[in-house]
Amino acid sequence: MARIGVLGISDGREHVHQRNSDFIREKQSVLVRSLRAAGHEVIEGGDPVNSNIAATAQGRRLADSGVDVTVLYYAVWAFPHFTMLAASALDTPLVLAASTDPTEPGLVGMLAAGGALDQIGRDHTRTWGAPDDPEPLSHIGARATAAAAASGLRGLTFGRFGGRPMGMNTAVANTDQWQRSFGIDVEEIDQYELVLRSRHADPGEVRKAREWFEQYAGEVRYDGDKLTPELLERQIASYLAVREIIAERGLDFSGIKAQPELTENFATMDVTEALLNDPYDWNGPKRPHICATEADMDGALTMKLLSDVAGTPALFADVRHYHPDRDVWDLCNSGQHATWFAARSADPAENLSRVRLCPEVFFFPAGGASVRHIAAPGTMTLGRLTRRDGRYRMQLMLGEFLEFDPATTAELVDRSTPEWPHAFARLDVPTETFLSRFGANHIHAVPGDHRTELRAVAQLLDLDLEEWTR
Ligand SMILES: C[C@H](O)[C@@H](O)[C@@H](O)C(=O)CO
Repeated sequence: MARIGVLGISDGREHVHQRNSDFIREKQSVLVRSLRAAGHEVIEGGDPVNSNIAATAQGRRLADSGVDVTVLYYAVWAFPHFTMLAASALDTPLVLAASTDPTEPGLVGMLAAGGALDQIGRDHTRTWGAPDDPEPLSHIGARATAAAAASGLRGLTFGRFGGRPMGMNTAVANTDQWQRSFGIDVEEIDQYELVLRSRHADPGEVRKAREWFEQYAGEVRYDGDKLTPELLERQIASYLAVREIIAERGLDFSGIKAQPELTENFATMDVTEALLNDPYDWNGPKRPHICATEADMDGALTMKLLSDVAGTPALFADVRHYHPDRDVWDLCNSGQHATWFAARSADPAENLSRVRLCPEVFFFPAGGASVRHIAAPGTMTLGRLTRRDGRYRMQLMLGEFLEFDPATTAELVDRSTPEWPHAFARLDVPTETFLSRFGANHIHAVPGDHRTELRAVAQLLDLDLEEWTR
């Protein structure tokens, strides 16, 4: 939940302030109530600011309370230097919000303060309307969500299990750049640690998890070779091992290389990664732990931001195929999709009933289960942080996940790899543009349209924004 600071700015003439302060308080309390009703935590600076001393003191107080964004509120004509002093005490993003009640010159106050901020190059956004109008509320909410996601990266630790998989440069980022641009530290973990610890996983828990899959999954397709109860248990034990390492080293999100060492000699990490990304496991609800397969650093970073903005798990997929006859992309990957995407239900049984655990295919001699399902339909926000010549850019678009009748679905999955999870997507971008310019093999998605928040994230993190539409 984002934390929003609100500072009402007033007039420096005592008699005007006396006359107007109730008016400001009234408008501001409607704004604060409406923001709280929309699910945000709101902290008010105090009485409307009518002096330089109050401006600095209230700015400092809000800064100390750790707000993600500060709203400077103009219900009346307000002395602009109060805004400047408060702003200088605050390093949060600023939103200037004006009341459009024409009985008082609130808009004038906002424009004067905004101009002064422009003159010193202090970024801010502006919004206006009645304090309970949907437009200012959604503007402030989106900025707050974006600011919380962007600043929430600072101080995080990414756990990198393994390293660059199969020569995939797009999966590897510069750790100095991550530290400088996002404030994220990268902890390197040898995959051997995962193997070693999986051997000591609690056998009772591992059995319980296997039985949970056997009871709730649409199918567990044991074949006596690539998928046996023992191999499935090894994948579950790997999940427990990673959980243990996450807790021990304080990892906030992670990536697992897997290919080729684990997939040739141990087991695929598909079940492990799906369980990490899911909002539940066999013991009930839990927080998703963002984990990217192929230790894809920028993939994991994108998933973290998408997930924080949307409040849901994030999808990881290969851009596998485009069906021109249907204008549909097959977003597919060996098994990384969280099972939640199958029905996007809070009830794991509903999602798992659409999941088939299939024996792994020829790429992965060590075997294990792939987590096969078709992502549920709906509007999605898709994209990825990619790099061009050392600079980060956010490549962003809207799309629609589609559902086909069973015969068409079978025909489509059979044309790529039927054992793997698929999301059939119509992307709001010309194929030519996407294939010529998308900067990676992996794409990520969350349900809903979160482009407003993500545009703000790009601005706050100084990412170039490359947004596509048809
Ligand atoms: C089977 C291959 O090794 C896959 O892992 C490959 O297609 C990828 O997923 C690349 O992102």
